[in-house]
Amino acid sequence: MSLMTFDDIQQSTDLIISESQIDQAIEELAQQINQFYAGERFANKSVTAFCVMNGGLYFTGQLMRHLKFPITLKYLHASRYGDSTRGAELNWIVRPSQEEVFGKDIILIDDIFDEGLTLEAIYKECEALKPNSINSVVLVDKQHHRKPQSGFQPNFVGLEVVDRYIFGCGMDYKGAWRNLPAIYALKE
Ligand SMILES: O=P(O)(O)OC[C@H]1O[C@H](OP(=O)(O)OP(=O)(O)O)[C@H](O)[C@@H]1O
Ligand code: HPA
Repeated sequence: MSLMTFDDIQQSTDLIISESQIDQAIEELAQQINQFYAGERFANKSVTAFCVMNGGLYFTGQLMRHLKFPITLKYLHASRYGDSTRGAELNWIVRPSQEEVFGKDIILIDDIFDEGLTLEAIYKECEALKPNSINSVVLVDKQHHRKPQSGFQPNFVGLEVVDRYIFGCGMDYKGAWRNLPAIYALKE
């Protein structure tokens, strides 16, 4: 299918997670994260949140509205899908710097944990730069058995999703429609 119109989306795709379900999941997730960072060890410190571009942009914005501790916002960019629906080798576009990570409390924010290779690689890259602490959070975790063999998992997950190519809420279909406030999949 070529690029879809908004009408195509209403008619030819399946709604997987509605806008209200997403809003509720983000609020619940924020409560868990707020609780974690309310601990004494984070008192009087700012947490460095890395938005994983591009997919993490929408979720980072939505999540941050509900976080009740000081955040220093940064971004990094690693990509392995491009405009495709299949993942390939990870391509680093913007790496985190030592100055941004060393000794800092880091939270990585991304849209989807699919095969997990992207977030695992980003986590390792940050870990090597010796942060004080590091957590990762994703809006959705796709349910299948193609996850990293290492057992790596995100620390906080908003929602589980079916094993289909999905888009909306930061996730693209052929590079577009990251702006949709709900999550959709092509009809099978
Ligand atoms: O768990 P994985 O199978 O590794 O896939 C998840 C990653 O794939 C997407 O990024 P993408 O490579 O599409 O880059 P983009 O966000 O710049 O489009 C998404 O935003 C995650 O970062
Ligand atoms: O299902 C997906 N949709 C959009 N982007 C993605 N990146 C990994 N998996 C997906």
